[in-house]
Amino acid sequence: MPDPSRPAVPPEERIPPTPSSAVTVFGDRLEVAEHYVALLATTGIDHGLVGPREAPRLWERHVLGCGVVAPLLGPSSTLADIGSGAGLPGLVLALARPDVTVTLVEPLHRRVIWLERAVTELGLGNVTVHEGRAESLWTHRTFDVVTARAVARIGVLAGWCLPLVAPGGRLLAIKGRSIEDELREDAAALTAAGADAWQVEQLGSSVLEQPATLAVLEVGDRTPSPVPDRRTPAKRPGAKRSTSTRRRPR
Ligand SMILES: C[S@@+](CC[C@H](N)C(=O)[O-])C[C@H]1O[C@@H](n2cnc3c(N)ncnc32)[C@H](O)[C@@H]1O
Repeated sequence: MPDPSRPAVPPEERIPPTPSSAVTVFGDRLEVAEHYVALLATTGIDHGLVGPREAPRLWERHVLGCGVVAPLLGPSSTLADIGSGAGLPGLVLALARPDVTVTLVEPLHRRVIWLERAVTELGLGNVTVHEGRAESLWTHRTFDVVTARAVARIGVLAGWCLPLVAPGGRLLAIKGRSIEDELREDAAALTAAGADAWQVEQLGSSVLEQPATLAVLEVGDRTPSPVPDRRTPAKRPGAKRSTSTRRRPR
């Protein structure tokens, strides 16, 4: 009996054709982008990093939707992509912009292994993979730009990511169309997390049916300090810590 969790289509047949708009986004890096799409459609789906139904829209919804962000990156800047998953958007930006030094941050070991293989196979010398949560880099590293897509709502994301943004740097969060509401609802959390200013940008309207929507959060002249997690219950004097309680790194 066929395993219903396994896609029926053979891996090579899942690779979607390259749309003509891809050259506008990737220019002379198009071949590397095509190689990456082939990896997503084959081992990416087989290893469960991408859903099998995503195969036909890998270009439009995923790779082009991330690639249109590349012009926002400064020359030779440093970038951390938080919760990279299968490399979206971090790997796409690294292949589009070889001058940018990219760190993919991902806590799930299985995904890290896949990302490391993809980086080697694509010959990307400007990428390293960090196995861990964003919080594990707090106070160790900062980056000119931090990116994230589909990781958490904006107030939570700001708490995790802004302590990683260098003075004068930005968090670019690729979001859906409801981002205006999220920004309004989470405004207090954004300020508490150290965002100096924020706005919404739409990118890629000439190449995408649905342009990419970004929340851009700006940091002033100091990297924000981590905000204590308000979801962690206050410690009562004399109370014993449960062994399952996870402490956030300082
Ligand atoms: C829904 S996936 C999105 C993956 C990819 N960014 C994309 O757009 O397809 C969310 C990813 O965030 C990672 N993640 C969750 N919390 C995180 C944290 N605090 N720091 C870093 N990564 C985190 C998860 O392991 C998961 O791979």
